[in-house]
Amino acid sequence: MSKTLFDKIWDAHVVKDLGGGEVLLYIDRHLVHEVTSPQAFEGLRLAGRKVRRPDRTFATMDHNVPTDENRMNITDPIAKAQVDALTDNAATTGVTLFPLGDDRQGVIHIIGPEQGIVLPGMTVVCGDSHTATHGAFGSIAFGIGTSEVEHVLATQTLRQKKPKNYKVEFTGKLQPGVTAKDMVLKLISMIGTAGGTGCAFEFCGEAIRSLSMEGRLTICNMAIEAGARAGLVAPDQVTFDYISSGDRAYSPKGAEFEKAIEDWKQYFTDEGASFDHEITIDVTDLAPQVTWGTSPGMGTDVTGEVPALDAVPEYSPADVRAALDYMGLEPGTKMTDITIDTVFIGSCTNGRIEDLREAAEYIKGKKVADGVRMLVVPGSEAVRYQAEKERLDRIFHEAGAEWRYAGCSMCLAMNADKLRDKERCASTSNRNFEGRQGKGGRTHLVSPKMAAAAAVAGHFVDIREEL
Ligand SMILES: CC(C)[C@H](C(=O)O)[C@@H](O)C(=O)O
Ligand code: SF4
Repeated sequence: MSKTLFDKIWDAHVVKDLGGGEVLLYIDRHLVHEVTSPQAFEGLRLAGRKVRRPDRTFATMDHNVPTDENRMNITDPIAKAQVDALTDNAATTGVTLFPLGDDRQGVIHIIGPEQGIVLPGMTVVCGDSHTATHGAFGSIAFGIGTSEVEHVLATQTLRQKKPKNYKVEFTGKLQPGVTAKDMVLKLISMIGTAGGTGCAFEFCGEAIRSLSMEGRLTICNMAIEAGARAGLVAPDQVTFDYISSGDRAYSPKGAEFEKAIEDWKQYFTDEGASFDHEITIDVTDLAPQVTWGTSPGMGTDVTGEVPALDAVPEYSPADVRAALDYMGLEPGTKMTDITIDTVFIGSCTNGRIEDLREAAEYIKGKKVADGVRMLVVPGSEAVRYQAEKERLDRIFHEAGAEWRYAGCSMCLAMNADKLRDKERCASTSNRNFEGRQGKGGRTHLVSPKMAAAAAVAGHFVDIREEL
């Protein structure tokens, strides 16, 4: 019988049918961070249980770590307690930890791929909604809650209902300056933030095949913002080349790698396999996207304008009004007339080396506009080292931007990098909810290239006209 990519991986991991549509699923990789793990480890300790597979569990601190020079000295008491708890829990359970100060520390969704921890055909979970990122390897990766984290720590399995299969095909060829970020923002504005509810996306088509691993990771990262459980891309030569390149400590090497590739080649959707839902998006004329509201689905072309209250099919006029009030915007304002005072380049969506290269390439020899603060935060320490080797830090410094150490940083207001009330930010992250980057802060989601161009101009510009 013809099967989808998702079904092949799912079926290979079912330990037991529990009835009622639920199965017990084997988990290959468990990624852990400081925010959602303390209670899970505590629960395990109280129950007198051990971590079942410490060798398949990898942890780091990313959300609430400082990213400035003084990052080793955490002063916030909650942050410190969570970071200390993870340090202790890893030490007592034998889980591999990439601690603050380690060359391999970084945002958990950046370091999983980077270290070769996540590979095609695997099931991957983490107590974090953006776990979908790892699906870019052709793996089933999804976020779980803290009680589920405890369950996986104890058993290396999870009770799950099987999501439906949703095919998202991107056809055509992107124009220069238009990126994976624009593709996924477009998808979300088309189907809404609940469009993928109960589903796993399979991203396919010519425009996906042409993307680097970094681009695929960006798209899968935001599958969750369209409501999906997971997002997958079938592995191909781009995937295999990524895995065999660089210094990926945990990936198979030599003959083992060759053998693994033969296995990974089975992970594709069979001819004739059926999907529950399908959408096709032609990217040929896709314009760079900018969000104008307080949900990732509230976005439009940079060439467009802030919509009329009744012109957004996925949202009611009242919702649009509320979003615009929060954002301090009026319908009819051209997107390119929106001025910004902050730029954030980083996060698990766009904090990889390719993202920083793209932003640096644009900003080289230019200056950040007067009154604009630009923060560039590598997604991991490995990304930081690589960027510094390529002297990208110099380019950002010379342009007037701040260069930081790795962490979630301004993606969410859980550490010192925050927007102040009414500050307006061009951000490469994935969420623009009220208060997401700081109380009263206003977030516009864009690609790294668009963020760099906005930093220089002081307002949004169509990057295509700058190239
Ligand atoms: C703090 C964490 C649980 C949260 C998530 O689940 O995604 C965070 O990473 C986010 O991006 O909002
Ligand atoms: S970078 Fe942002 S989206 Fe990613 S894990 Fe951190 S807080 Fe969540």
